[in-house]
Amino acid sequence: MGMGVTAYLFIATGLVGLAYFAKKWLEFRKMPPGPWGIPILGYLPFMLFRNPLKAFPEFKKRYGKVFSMTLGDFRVVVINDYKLINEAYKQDVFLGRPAFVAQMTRNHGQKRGLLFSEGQVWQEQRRFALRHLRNFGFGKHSMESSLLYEAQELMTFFKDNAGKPICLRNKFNASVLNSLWYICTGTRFGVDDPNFSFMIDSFINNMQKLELTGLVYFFPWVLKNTDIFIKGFWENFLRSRDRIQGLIKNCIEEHKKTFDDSDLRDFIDAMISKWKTTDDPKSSFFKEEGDLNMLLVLVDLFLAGAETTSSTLQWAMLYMITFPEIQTKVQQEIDAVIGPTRLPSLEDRPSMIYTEATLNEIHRYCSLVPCSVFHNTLEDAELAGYHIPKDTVILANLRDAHYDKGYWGDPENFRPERFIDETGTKIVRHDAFMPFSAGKRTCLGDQLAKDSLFIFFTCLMQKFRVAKDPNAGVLSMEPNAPTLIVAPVPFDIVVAPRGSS
Ligand code: HEM
Repeated sequence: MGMGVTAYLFIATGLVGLAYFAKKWLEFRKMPPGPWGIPILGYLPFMLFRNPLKAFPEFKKRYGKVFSMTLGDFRVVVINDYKLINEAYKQDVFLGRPAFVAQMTRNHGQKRGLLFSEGQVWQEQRRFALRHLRNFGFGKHSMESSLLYEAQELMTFFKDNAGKPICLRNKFNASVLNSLWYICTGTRFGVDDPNFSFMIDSFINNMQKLELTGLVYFFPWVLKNTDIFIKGFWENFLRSRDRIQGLIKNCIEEHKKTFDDSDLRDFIDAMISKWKTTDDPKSSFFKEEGDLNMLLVLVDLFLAGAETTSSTLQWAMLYMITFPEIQTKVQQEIDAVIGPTRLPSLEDRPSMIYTEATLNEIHRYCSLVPCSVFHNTLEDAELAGYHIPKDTVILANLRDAHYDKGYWGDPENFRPERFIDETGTKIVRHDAFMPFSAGKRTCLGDQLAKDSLFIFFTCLMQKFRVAKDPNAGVLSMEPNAPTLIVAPVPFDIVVAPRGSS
């Protein structure tokens, strides 16, 4: 009798185990195909020696529009089709963010703020940021004067350096970071402020070290043991995090001291007001939780806003010096609509179809965030008939969408006309055009980015003709490195004042 029960239990356990493995096997078989790797590291060692921006198109040919691979500790699915990216990112289940060690350490171990938060925290903070940033000019015309101020500073620099080779990298960064800093804190940095240079440097350096399929994300063991490879890398990372967050914390504390609910001066005041009036302990604005979110929301805005806009401006200059006939057409439109002396205004935008189309083509051609910011599945999901388990990292290959030959016909050509309708008076909307990603988690700053780019680009093109440094070699049109945000290989330009300037 006793033996019977044991045997029965044994068989039942065996059957449950078998059913579990059968289910897992079926799920695995239904997962998107992809290259196999080795135990523990998966396909990661093979990706270390390959440029993912070149490898992904090959995998697409071999495995189809959706493929998967294991990279270190993570299961990764790459979506290479604009329709499927749209379909996935419409669904809540695809809206998570992976728990990468670098991001979690930066976030003090919690998925908080805007960029790396999830669920209720993300919804509340995103909704609040969108609504209140608008009150301080974000994406609105009242922001214009601040953008124009920064653009004028830049113009003065160009005028003073006309005829000499200029490296643009830090120049654009400073202007863009300062306009963001102004919306959030109500003040600007002086150009010589060492804290300002430190912030610019850290934001560039942080972004440009984030290799798309690099060890930093997928095999974080190396992060904390970097002394083997790069002495002090991890300590530097922590020090830089603490200094940037310290600067922003000081700014919040100063605001708290002088806070007056009847006079909200900037975005920080709006956040403090919400924090002070929140008495629901479950809210992401409540007490310590609210304090941490306040800090991380600001860090995220600077991180997401500064490097993106300034790198796009660098690409814009690279394309203008490489395709001078397009630069001429933009300048002809500026001369016709704005003239040589009046400052450009956002009101001019609807009348400047060619310039607008050129800016769109710049976004498409550079595909600045080639695989978007990584998402993560919050539950098991289905896409294109495949099973995608919970906690899978999702890469949306936006660059693939922008270079889809079937959609664009001649994606390799820089041709702003593809964004202009046959009457020459309207901008054409393209489903495969997604520089700010797609779905519910698209870029929160797209409007500010478009406004900033329009103002900086038209101010520059109105006053200066830009050309290649005659002493430089052939300029590369390829990204400097396959990182989360792709910047051009550093290059110099030479500017010459136009007409009456
Ligand atoms: C050319 C400029 C820019 C480009 C190409 C760009 C692109 C993107 C992309 C592709 C994403 C990822 C969306 C996703 O997860 O699917 C993103 C997220 C984000 N961007 Fe931008 N961005 C730009 C400028 C800005 C600016 C100026 C700001 C504001 C300061 C900003 C704030 C954000 C934030 C906060 C997120 C995270 C949104 C979330 O997770 O809900 N971006 N951006």
